[in-house]
Amino acid sequence: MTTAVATSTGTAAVTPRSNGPSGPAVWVRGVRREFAGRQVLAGVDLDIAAGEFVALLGRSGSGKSTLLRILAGLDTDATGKAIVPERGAVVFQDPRLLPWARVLDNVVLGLRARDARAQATAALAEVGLAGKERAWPATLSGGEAQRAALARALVRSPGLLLLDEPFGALDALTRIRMHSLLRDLCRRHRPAVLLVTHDVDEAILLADRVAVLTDGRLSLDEPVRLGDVRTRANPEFAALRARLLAELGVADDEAEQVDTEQQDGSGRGDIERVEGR
Ligand SMILES: Nc1ncnc2c1ncn2[C@@H]1O[C@H](COP(=O)(O)OP(=O)(O)OP(=O)(O)O)[C@@H](O)[C@H]1O
Repeated sequence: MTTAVATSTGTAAVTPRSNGPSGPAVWVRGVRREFAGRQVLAGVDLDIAAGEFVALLGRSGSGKSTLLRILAGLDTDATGKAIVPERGAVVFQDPRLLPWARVLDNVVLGLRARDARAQATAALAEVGLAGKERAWPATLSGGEAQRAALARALVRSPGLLLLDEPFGALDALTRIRMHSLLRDLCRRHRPAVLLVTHDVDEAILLADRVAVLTDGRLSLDEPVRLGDVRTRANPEFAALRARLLAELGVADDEAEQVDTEQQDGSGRGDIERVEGR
């Protein structure tokens, strides 16, 4: 998928993209989008290198999903310039599995390779769903359904994985498992990733870089320097977390409240399911 977003002068902007290993997977300059006269994106610049994992944070309504949809080619009314790789794949918060198709058929759908079913079976095994090939989507837990959505994305060997709050609807324990799965999958497949999330901890634990969208632009864009210790115990974790929360306009006492709610589950409603894995 190569997305060329129209420039402000109305001409398509196709900028040649380097296909070398160090070429960017995403190259965005001056992207703007308004809805009914309200400027949601007001000139976003963003680069994502091949194989790089970028998390995008921002207050509710700041335009994170809008930017992701533009990169996915799902919103073609923006202006500015955006170049993305040949193959992009999107995973949303809602797994969007077709209810009338079995899990394997959901993953196979649209694949043209002769061994598509074998590839889909392997992808399901990779996300921990071996044995669920013939299951109906309605019989899957929330975490399992999201694993199937990840398999459907990865089987297409995307150069760019666009993740829009993929774990937002999952309970805390399933979310931890999904973080670990996503880390493993990224290590093996090395796609560039743009992860839209509300969860500051998730962003720091998973990403190589974290960006914050404020008033239609990236107000902060910094590398995550946690080295090999990707845990909350790393002092760098707390320092970056504090910077990000400040950028998001969350005061320290409010952040503590969020921590407490996440630990006792009171901020997320019932913990319904834990995957059997
Ligand atoms: N198709 C649309 N028509 C009109 N307004 C829209 C449309 N899509 C998005 N918006 C508006 O654009 C703004 C940004 O929406 P967007 O979904 O990108 O924000 P977000 O940062 O992803 O929010 P959240 O974190 O709450 O999901 C919101 O005010 C939203 O109402």
